[in-house]
Amino acid sequence: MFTLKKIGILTSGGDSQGMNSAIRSVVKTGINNGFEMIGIKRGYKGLMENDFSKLELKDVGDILYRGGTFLQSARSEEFKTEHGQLKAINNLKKAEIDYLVVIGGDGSYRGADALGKRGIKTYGLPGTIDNDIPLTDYTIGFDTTLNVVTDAIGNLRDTMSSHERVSVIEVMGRNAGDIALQAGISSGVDAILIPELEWDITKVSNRLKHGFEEGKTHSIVMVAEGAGKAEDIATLIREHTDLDTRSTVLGHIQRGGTPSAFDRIFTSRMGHEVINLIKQDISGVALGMEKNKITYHTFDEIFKSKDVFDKKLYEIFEDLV
Ligand SMILES: Nc1ncnc2c1ncn2[C@@H]1O[C@H](COP(=O)(O)OP(=O)(O)O)[C@@H](O)[C@H]1O
Ligand SMILES: O=P(O)(O)OC[C@H]1O[C@](O)(COP(=O)(O)O)[C@@H](O)[C@@H]1O
Repeated sequence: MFTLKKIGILTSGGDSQGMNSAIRSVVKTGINNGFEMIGIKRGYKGLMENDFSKLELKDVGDILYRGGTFLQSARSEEFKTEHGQLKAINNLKKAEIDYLVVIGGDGSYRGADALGKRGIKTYGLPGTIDNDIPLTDYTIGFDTTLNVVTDAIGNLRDTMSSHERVSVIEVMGRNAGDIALQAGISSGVDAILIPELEWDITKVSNRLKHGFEEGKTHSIVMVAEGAGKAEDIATLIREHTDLDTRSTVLGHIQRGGTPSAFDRIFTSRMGHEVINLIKQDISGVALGMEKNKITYHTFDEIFKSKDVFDKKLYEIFEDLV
């Protein structure tokens, strides 16, 4: 009897806005091109626990504009072990899944690559708000997060201005300052502290002091979580300047909300392309966008590359303060 080829799909690591849109695109394009689609719950955890179900077109209705991921996500230590990976492979084989699409960040890519080295045809889509994956200009959810952070800073500015305070705002980005830098520029902040560059509290403080002397009614300092804690930096600034400071950690609010039009279109394009690659039997690759083209590279190429920090953008910022 003729059976359809099966594609499994899962979301893994920190979720990001646009993951649902990516799932929708992969599932719709897959079904419309004659594949059977299988949803795997809770990332690699569900893969090891056999938490699989067939997805129909109706299952991905009404999710395009929802944040989060309806397949849910998880981090799993067990999956990093040989035992965990063999359990996952056994389940994939039993379910006769021919291809596996993984939406997640660098850790999830390492998991997909490990499965690939054990004979599974795997594909990565860059799902993380941090924008820290090499060989793609954007990651899924990054653009939405920039908009969420920009809105939040607008609200903080109002009250900081009334009280003539300095607001120190901590945003996500364990190892990357992309959210801090880009949302900092879009919000017109006064200083940006990121893990990629050394910062000097005296220089930052002098800049803030000078701004208030020139008549500013508030100042905003943006800190990526990988560069320091907002509370500590607010204390240091108070000690160096005598200005009144407040700290805010934006936290997980940054990972929610309806995906931006950009994230919806970006993920729709990548979902389409991954099915194209499957049809050509190209595997062991992750997709992304470079210079507005959807591109793909092997996992090895991605692991060997460094996520390039946009120095030019930081220089632009320094000329805007
Ligand atoms: N080196 C690795 N080998 C195999 N699996 C890994 C590896 N690193 C991470 N993973 C799996 O991928 C999951 C997600 O990775 P994590 O780093 O938490 O998030 P992200 O994918 O967003 O970077 C981990 O919980 C783990 O199950
Ligand atoms: O939600 P959790 O598990 O506390 O993780 C928080 C981390 O997840 C992120 O939002 C995304 O990180 P990953 O892409 O590596 O999962 C980081 O910016 C943040 O440090």
